[in-house]
Amino acid sequence: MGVFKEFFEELPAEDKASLYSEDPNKSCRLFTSSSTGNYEGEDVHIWRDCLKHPCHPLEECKHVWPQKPIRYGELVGACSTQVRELASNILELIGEGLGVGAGYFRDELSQQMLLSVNYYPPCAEPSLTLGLPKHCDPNLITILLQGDVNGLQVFKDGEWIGVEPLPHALVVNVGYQLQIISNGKLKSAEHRAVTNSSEARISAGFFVMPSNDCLIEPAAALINASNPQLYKGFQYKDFFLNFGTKLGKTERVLDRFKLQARLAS
Ligand SMILES: O=C(O)CCC(=O)C(=O)O
Ligand SMILES: [Fe+2]
Repeated sequence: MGVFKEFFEELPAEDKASLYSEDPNKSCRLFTSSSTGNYEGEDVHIWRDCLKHPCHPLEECKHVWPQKPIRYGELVGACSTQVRELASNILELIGEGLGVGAGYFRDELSQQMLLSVNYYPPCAEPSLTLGLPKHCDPNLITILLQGDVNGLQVFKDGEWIGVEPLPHALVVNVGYQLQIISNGKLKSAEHRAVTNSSEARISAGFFVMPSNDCLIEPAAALINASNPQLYKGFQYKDFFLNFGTKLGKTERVLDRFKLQARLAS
């Protein structure tokens, strides 16, 4: 996490300026929450800077990463490799646990990995802002390093519960794709990040996701007479486009992909 702190807090603005972009299609970009284009219309203002770039396969994406701090490539490269291995192991166990086979999520279903580093500066009025609004992650599975400052909350049984940072612990989030492929057996958890007035918070999410053209559908082995198919098949890129238009409306994100609206949640 030290190298991310150095990036956001110590790197001169001119070194960061070349990475700044409001174009979501740019592969490595730094952006800020005030660039949503709807500042006046927002119910709550978002208080976050974010650095995003792909981080797998390393050799194919490292050249777009920030060149400074000087050890960024080395440290983030080593971390990405380890997180990738951890995510693969977890996915193998989930495959076994679901009964679809340990190798089910290999290849296309987990081909991409994106790193999203969030920087939440101290906020003088935390009650008027959020670091990130309520959402579920759009991808397959997320491995989150949340540093040592409180801020992550999960929505459970109608209330927000703080996810306390534990030293050396990682947060593992089930994304919408895992919910769909498991035909609703695994549920993606609604979560958000709140701000605080005393110290900056940094979190780094590694988002394992399918290739853009990958066909996503509930695993055939999980569908039978008592477990009817809840979601239809689609290409991952179509889901992602739809997700972008439904930000903040978690209850609506899956609507287009449900087969039996009454049963699926
Ligand atoms: O900052 C956090 O702890 C949460 C980040 C998050 O949910 C995300 O990047 O999707
Ligand atoms: Fe998230």
